Amino acid sequence: MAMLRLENITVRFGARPALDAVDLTVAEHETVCVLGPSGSGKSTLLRVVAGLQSADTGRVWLGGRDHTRVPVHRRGVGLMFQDHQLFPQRDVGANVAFGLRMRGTGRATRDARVAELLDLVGLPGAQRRAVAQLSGGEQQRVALARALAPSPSVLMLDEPLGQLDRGLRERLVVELRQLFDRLGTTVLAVTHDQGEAFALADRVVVMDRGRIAQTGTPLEVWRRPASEFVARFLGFDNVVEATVRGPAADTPWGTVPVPAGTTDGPCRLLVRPAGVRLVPGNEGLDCEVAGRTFRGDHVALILQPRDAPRMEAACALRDAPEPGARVGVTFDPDEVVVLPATGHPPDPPPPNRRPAPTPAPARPAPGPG
Ligand SMILES: Nc1ncnc2c1ncn2[C@@H]1O[C@H](COP(=O)(O)OP(=O)(O)OP(=O)(O)O)[C@@H](O)[C@H]1O
Repeated sequence: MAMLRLENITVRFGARPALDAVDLTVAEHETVCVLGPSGSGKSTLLRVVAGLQSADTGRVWLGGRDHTRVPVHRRGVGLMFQDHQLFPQRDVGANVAFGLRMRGTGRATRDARVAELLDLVGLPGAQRRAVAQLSGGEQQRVALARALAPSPSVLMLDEPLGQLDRGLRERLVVELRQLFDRLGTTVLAVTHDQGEAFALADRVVVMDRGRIAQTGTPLEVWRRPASEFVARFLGFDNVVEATVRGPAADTPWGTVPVPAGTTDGPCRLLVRPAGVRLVPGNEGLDCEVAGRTFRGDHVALILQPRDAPRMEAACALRDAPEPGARVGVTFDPDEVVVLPATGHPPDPPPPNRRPAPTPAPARPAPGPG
């Protein structure tokens, strides 16, 4: 059953819509993460669902009922924002009880629910603690308990872990996922961090200038980005112009094998860094190692062919050649994705024959889970 359905939602602040005819369905018990660059409309989407922003056109359905004109406090949705927005002068218990008090829930029921929620988020017995004395991670848990306390039909999270440091975020995201699975909560979350979205979501929605560019499971979006925009947003920059002819494509990097069944004709071609294979220098495409970045479990190499755009290769630590070395490159068709030819930004300018001394800044490319 669809717990939340957005139908043809458009929101305009000026000439350009912040949301442009958006359709989105979130099933009961599903966790959907909305991803996208700054200004793509993520927060506006959440605000429309919460009733904090009215839409110029379209309808919002919650639990099968039209909520388009229902005011914020009657929508039954829970909200948790990046900065937690806890009341600093109240203790933890009073913060968690806030939504229940607003609803007029009796004291005994309230106290029991607060205790239950604090247990759930891993802060048992913290009712009397002062909010100001909690760590960032603890405050995040209190904010979560507060949002969950009134049993919202949909829990909405806006950059829920945005201000926490990386290690804590990675831990909390796993805890959140387990908690939502256990509670069967329906969740709509917004984040700009792919790693977070991929770890949390059953389904991700990638937004581009007020429109949905792609929706799918984290693995689907990761394996098959639908457009160059999505590919680049995920951190894949090995994209070139190509023309497919049978089992391979002509590209500035020479002939690149494509997956079986690819239609002939012009396209854009993505080769994931894992599909750029190093071979001895006298084989394949001749490249110079222009830079390398240590990425924990592998090394990202920036490779500069003679007259073609640079590319990134993922290489095992022990096999990583030194900057300045000459290597040959071949391509693995399993890591090649054919993207539509239209709607892409222009190619970067042709490279100098001599590679630049430092690599292009590398963006993180998280795995799907
Ligand atoms: N109240 C407002 N008045 C005018 N323009 C707005 C308002 N709220 C949002 N916008 C514009 O709408 C567009 C989408 O904004 P929104 O905050 O939804 O994006 P976002 O994807 O959440 O961005 P970020 O990741 O930076 O928070 C932006 O161009 C923004 O400037």
